[in-house]
Amino acid sequence: MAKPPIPQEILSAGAAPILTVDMHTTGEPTRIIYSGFPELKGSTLLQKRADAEANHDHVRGRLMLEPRGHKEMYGALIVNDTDLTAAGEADVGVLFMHTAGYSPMCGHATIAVSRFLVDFDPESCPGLFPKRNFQLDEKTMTTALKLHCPCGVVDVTVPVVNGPHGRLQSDPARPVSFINVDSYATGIDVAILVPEEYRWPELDARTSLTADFSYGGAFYCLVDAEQLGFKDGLRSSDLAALSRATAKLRDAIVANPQYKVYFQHPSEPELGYFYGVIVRDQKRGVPAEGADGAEVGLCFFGAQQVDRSPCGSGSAARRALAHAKHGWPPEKKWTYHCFLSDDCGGLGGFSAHVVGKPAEGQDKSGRAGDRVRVRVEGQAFYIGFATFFVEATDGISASGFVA
Ligand SMILES: O=C(O)[C@H]1NCC[C@@H]1O
Repeated sequence: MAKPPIPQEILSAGAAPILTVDMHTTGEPTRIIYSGFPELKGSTLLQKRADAEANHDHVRGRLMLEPRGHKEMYGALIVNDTDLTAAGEADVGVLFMHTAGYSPMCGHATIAVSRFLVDFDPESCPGLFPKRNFQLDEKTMTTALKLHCPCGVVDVTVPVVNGPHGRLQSDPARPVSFINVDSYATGIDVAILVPEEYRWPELDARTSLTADFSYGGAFYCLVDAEQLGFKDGLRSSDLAALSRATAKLRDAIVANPQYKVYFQHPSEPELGYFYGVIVRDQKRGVPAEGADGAEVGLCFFGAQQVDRSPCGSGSAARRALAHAKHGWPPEKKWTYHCFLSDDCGGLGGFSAHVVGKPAEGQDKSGRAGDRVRVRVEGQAFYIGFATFFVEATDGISASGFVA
């Protein structure tokens, strides 16, 4: 491969270079950071996340925001050592980041990162994922990975082919799937009051609406487009108006202490926060092969970032909600679409079904009845790789910015 077209003295003059591989999952980017991020302090993954937030947030900004990223950028930092890798419960850890902070869970990035963890060349990435030791399931031509995400351990299955050099390679033609942490509805048909200062034009004269809340590694409010006042359902031409409406709804929810109960984490207080609003259109969507039905949704998360993908953690949250609200049988497989996958005739939708209840004794939340483990599947593709650096005299780009 050609050497970088920039003199070494420029490359090495500023902060240490950061190496990434970029992928997309149904259009949603994942910038996978595999080298050069500052060493994180702490023995648990959540302590490392807190250290990244407190002491290295400018590096997140540098990689997510302009001029190296954009306002809808998303990233994943590979963390070799966590409390659960040390305990033998996980193979490797990951921290998920977006333009405004860190995520507790991310399905689209899990799908992308897992392919990369199977594929990377150890010679080009010294020190990365030392516990890598994939076993091939020859019958299904898949390999398994236990990924320690901030919300817990996610069991990933990556389809593989036998690559050259005697190594397994991920198979881009088949979907990656993951069994999420326990997912469960936290509020069904909740009447949400919308005080005057939080109303948006499409709500008309209404002062409240009905929505559900569910957890899929992150806490979501799930609301039909019609409930928000979008009578024709979800349309991409309404994106700006949908963003305004969901921002107001989020603010109305977060401002009212009576709704806090819907986004309280049973064991980790720092994961108990409101993450996003998913607007649903349950009348549209092409089911993927083998699925029983489909719907379209649009996820606004963080500081109103728009998920281009169908949202993996949100798909688990929605499938768990259908289990609790409508009593869907576990094997009922549903395809969750975003605008892109719906526009592409169904290409790239995420399909989800329930694979079981949590094992007895693992229930820390006291909600065993409705808690389920959801398997979500989707596809991610490589789009490039990069070496990012900051010149010593560059006073503008070190922390990134939003124009
Ligand atoms: O797929 C997911 O779960 C995510 N995508 C961006 C927002 C969520 O974290």
